[in-house]
Amino acid sequence: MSAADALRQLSQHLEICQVFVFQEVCSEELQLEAEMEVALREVTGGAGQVVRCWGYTLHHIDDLEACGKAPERWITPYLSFGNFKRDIAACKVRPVNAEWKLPEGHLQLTKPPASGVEWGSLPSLPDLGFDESFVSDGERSAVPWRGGESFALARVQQYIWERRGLKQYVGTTDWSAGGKCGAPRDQTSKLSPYLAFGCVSPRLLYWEIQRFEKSDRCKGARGLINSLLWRDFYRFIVHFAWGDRLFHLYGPMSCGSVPGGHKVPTKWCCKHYNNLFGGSDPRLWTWKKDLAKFERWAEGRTGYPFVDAAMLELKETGYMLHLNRETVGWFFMRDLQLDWRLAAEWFESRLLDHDCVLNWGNWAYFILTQLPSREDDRPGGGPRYTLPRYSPYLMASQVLGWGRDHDPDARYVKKWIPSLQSLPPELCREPWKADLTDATDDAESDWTCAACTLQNLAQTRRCEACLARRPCASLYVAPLVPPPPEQLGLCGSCGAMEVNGWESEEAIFFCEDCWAQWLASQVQVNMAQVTGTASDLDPDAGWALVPELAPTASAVAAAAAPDRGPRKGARWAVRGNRSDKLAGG
Ligand SMILES: Cc1cc2nc3c(=O)[nH]c(=O)nc-3n(C[C@H](O)[C@H](O)[C@H](O)COP(=O)(O)OP(=O)(O)OC[C@H]3O[C@@H](n4cnc5c(N)ncnc54)[C@H](O)[C@@H]3O)c2cc1C
Repeated sequence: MSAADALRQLSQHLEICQVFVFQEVCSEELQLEAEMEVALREVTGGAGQVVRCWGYTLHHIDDLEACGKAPERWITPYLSFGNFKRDIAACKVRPVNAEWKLPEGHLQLTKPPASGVEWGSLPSLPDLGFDESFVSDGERSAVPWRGGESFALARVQQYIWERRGLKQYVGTTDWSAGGKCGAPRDQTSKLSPYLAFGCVSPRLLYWEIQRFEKSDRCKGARGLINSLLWRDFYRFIVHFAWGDRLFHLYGPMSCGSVPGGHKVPTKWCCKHYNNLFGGSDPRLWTWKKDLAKFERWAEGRTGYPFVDAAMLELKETGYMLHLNRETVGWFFMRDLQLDWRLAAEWFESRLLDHDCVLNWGNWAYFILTQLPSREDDRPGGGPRYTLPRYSPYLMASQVLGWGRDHDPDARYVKKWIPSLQSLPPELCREPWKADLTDATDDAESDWTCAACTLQNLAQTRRCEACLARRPCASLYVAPLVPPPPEQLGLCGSCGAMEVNGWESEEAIFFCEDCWAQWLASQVQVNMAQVTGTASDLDPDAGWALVPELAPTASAVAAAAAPDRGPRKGARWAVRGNRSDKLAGG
């Protein structure tokens, strides 16, 4: 039943004069509000009033001018979180309950009539299509979630005061720092569903944190307030600047200032992406809608256990840690190269803490903006994270790295994928390395190399005598995208041993120097695939316009003069035509 219809029914029992709502900012919610307003006018003969109150945020919208400028002037589509945080520091957080002093002339709320009203009943979980175990499974779920204000306040009390959880809090901005957080450790507040549903106010949380800080100053307290500021950032920027552009394929920042957005983002906007985030132009990316790949991602069957564990947790419990949301998001966009909005929709349908602006905002600001860049396309010259130069293996290597950092003993992975229980952590993260001979599924039993008949440990991937790889019989789901190549190996060109490098498409391993030379030798071949210049880029053709193994300008330069090495720290500038650049011209 829609809110408007519910209001119509209620009006048969109650005399309705005013309806109070939290002011919404996204179009679907605004539409619901408008429908309810029409219904209210209908049942009250035009006298009824919808009173929109500002809620959900730490700072009140009316206080934003305290920083000296009208919010419309400083909350623009290109505002970064850092600048938002700096400017909003001038605005005070109101005390809790401030709005409860109703202004003069407002109607006082009366109690609902005790009898004669059919209040209906709340649907049960099975009515809504969920299993009862969806939230009651305390053992698998991050928290045994229980809805309502009392449980929300109890959680605040328990987290801040009883567990003193702020002492080890690690927030959004710090997640990707190596080794700071353990996926199975309970280092965050787990208050998001309560905040999303308004069971607890961010202001109450803020003042509780302040109270805690008086007795025990700690970095975690600042960290949690910082996380609450992210909520403000998204709600205010959607309200004042992004609007429906939040749902645009190229993101809210790349559609120019036209309401609804340009179909093709302006050159300036794309450049802005580069400047602000160091990512590449979203027009150049392939935004596929491959549903088979999407399903494997959503069902937790990508073959990358760290990704799969997180997706299974989301599916079964409706919750996922922030780091994991980032990991699976980047994997989705960069490795699977799918339209990020499919994933955001999936999150929307599963997350217990779903909040339209936070979910779509994080996808647009955190995930979309991290498109990998070609080495020379970003400030400072190097990739944002330590990707091998223009690697075709985009996130996969980082997914493995994060698994190592945040789940070193693979406890989290094993919890969600029990079939990997018996493997040591490294193989648990990369089960394709544990291919078993003779198609046996038994990870415990030893195997024998056919060439030298030596008995080897079941978990080793190469024969311990001759280093021959074991034949493949997958222990786990085959990886959906190729696993990153090994980092250490024997260079197939110069013969150097145990060196860093990458594997070519023909599976030849090259050390760094030879890789650059090999890439240079590929230029002529690959350039044949480029069909167009920067001026006639077709966004639909997307990433395919950039040849897959295109070397960066510096790789070509390094190949020409190997002793010069790559230009680290060079100032970024876009000069000339992109296809010239690809050719190293
Ligand atoms: C792709 C993606 C989608 C997301 N979708 C949602 C969503 O629908 N609803 C939601 O509440 N959070 C969302 N987040 C933000 C964040 O992951 C969750 O808020 C957090 O994991 C909730 O756990 P917690 O309560 O223990 O967080 P804590 O770390 O304890 O943070 C406290 C509160 O601060 C807020 N917060 C923390 N990080 C962020 C952030 N990056 N952006 C906005 N608010 C933040 C949340 O309300 C959170 O409850 C998303 C993040 C990503 C990367």
